Amino acid sequence: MKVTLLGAGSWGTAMAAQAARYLQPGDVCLWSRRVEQIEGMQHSGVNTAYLPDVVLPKGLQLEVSFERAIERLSENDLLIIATPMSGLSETVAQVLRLAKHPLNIVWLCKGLEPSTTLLPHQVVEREDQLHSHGIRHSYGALSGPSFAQEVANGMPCALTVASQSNTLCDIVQGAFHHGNMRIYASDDLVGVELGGAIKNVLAIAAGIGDGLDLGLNARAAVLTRGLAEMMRLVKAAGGRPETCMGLTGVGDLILTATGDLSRNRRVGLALAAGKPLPEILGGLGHVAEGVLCASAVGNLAARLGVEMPITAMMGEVLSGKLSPHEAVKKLMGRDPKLEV
Ligand SMILES: NC(=O)C1=CN([C@@H]2O[C@H](COP(=O)(O)OP(=O)(O)OC[C@H]3O[C@@H](n4cnc5c(N)ncnc54)[C@H](OP(=O)(O)O)[C@@H]3O)[C@@H](O)[C@H]2O)C=CC1
Ligand SMILES: O=C(CO)COP(=O)(O)O
Repeated sequence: MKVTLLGAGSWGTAMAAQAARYLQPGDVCLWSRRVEQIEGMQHSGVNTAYLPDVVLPKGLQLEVSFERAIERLSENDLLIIATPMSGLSETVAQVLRLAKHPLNIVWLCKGLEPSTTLLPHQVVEREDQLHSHGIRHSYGALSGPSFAQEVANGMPCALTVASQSNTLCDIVQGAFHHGNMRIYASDDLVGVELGGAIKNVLAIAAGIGDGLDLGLNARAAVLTRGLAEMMRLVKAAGGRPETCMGLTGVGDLILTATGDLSRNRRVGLALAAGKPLPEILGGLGHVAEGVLCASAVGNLAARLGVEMPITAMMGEVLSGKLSPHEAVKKLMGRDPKLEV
């Protein structure tokens, strides 16, 4: 089987390394939009900008041509879009314009499209209608608790692929379910994608709480009530709330909200320390999806009539309307209610 990954950030590179360790030399291809990055990786065997401590497997093919990266794939192969949410629509559109036969297309990004509040699969469906010319591609999302650094080092990890196509799930398992990586399958795209989007916002909240030294009780409260928000929105959006109890919901929430490798948690810690958001993001060197996603989730929740107070407060803090201290005060000052 051949696999192409589009996007050579930390996650695309880590997943390319995982697949390349177990498939045949040359079967896995990693494409970056920056020629100098690919040349650097070819020269040093390391992705210096995004995963500087990890030596890439020798069999991993590094590609500068978008066309070649797509054209090498047959109908039984796998295309992974490993850009952030902000790159999903343009990348998938470019793929669909080039595709001459059905492809198996999976994305790794976690978020919503800010201008439309669409979930990743809805963005892909929109682009499919515009660019697919009658070719029926298969689509899916791959998500779950997975710091790139650990996966790149071959440490144990469990993920979930969500798709309406069992064949696509089998292909994703064939590509990645090896060694220390387990891939579970689900058909709940809405539940899986919303879990991945919301946990990033909640990780910023947990980082703020920890940065303000609010204590372990506060952290448990944020995670538990945040999970309740996630389940309410998933249900209202047509997903299954029980998906939130799995890897892509509570699993990824625990990881991201408590693990200091998380970029989103680090944004929260830095906001609590009083740093301005542009300075925090400038210093991160990576995407923190929760920053753009907080308002999008809030807008989607408002449209579906779902109450999400923690998410709403994060929207206010990230847009500069409230300080972290003021947000905590507002949350703690809410009226008593039933635990639902
Ligand atoms: N890192 C992790 O541990 C995990 C990340 N994810 C998710 O995966 C997605 C990617 O994250 P991650 O790899 O960490 O992000 P990084 O910030 O590490 O890297 C982003 C990469 O995407 C590239 N990129 C951005 N926009 C485009 C575009 N329009 N076209 C092509 N390439 C583009 C960047 O290229 P350039 O260098 O040229 O800017 C860079 O290579 C995010 O949605 C994240 O939430 C999911 C699970 C784990
Ligand atoms: O999604 C992730 C782990 O599953 C990575 O989280 P961060 O983007 O917060 O680093």
